[in-house]
Amino acid sequence: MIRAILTDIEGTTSSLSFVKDVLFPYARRRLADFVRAQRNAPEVRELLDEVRRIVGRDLSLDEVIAQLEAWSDRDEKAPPLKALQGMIWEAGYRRGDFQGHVYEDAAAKLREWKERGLDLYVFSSGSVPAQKLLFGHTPYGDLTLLFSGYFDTRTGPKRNSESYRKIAAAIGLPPAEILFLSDVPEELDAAREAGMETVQLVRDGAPDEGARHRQVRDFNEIAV
Ligand SMILES: CSCCC(=O)C(=O)COP(=O)(O)O
Ligand SMILES: [Mg+2]
Repeated sequence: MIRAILTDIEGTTSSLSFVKDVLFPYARRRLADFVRAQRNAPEVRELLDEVRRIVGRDLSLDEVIAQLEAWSDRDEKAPPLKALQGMIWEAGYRRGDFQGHVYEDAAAKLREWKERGLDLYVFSSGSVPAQKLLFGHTPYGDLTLLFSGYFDTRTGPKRNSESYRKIAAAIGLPPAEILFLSDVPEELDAAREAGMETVQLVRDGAPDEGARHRQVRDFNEIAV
C-alpha cells in the first residue's frame, strides 16, 4: 500500500521549459556578478571552496566562475552550482520576475493526496531552498504546506539507487510504500532498484508501449 509520494520537479510537477527557458537563463546571466558581489558571504565562500574541492585545484575566483558557468551551460547538477542558482532565483521570486510553474493537474492531485493522508516529498536536482521557492510562489498559492520533506543531490545522485534507499530511511517507510514520480527513466530505474513503486510522466510525448515504467500524461492518470 502506498503511504507516501516522492516527486521530481522538472518534467513532472513543472514544465521543462520553465526550468530551461526561464530559471536557468535567469541564473546564468547573473551568476558571475552574484558570485563577485557575495564572495565574502560565509555561505557563498563555502560553496566556492566546494567548487575547488570538486575540481581538485586551488582555482582563482575567475576560474571558479568559469567552472560554474561551464557546469551551467552543460546543465551539470553540481551541488554548489545548484545552491548558487537557488540564491539567485530567490531575488527573482521576491521581485515577482517569475512565479514557480506547477501544472494545474499536479497542484490539484497533490492537494487531494495530502487530504487523503498521503505524505508528500520532493526529490529534485534543484537545491532544497530552490525547491521551496518554486512551490512557495505558484499561481495556486504556497504549496510548500503540502510537503513533509525535501531532498536534493546532497542526498545523492538521482540515478543512483542508494539515494532512494537513503530517502526511504529518512522518510521512515519501507521503499515499497513509496511511489516515485519522474519523467526520466534512469531515475525511475534507480528508485525501482531500491524497491520503490514508480510512474513515469510523459507530458510532451506519446506514451511508449515498450516503456520500463507505467506511463501517464498527467497526474490525473495516477491511481494511488
Ligand atoms: C528546484 S527548481 C529547479 C530545478 C533544477 O534546478 C533542476 O536541475 C531540475 O532538476 P529535476 O531533478 O527537478 O529534474
Ligand atoms: Mg525531471
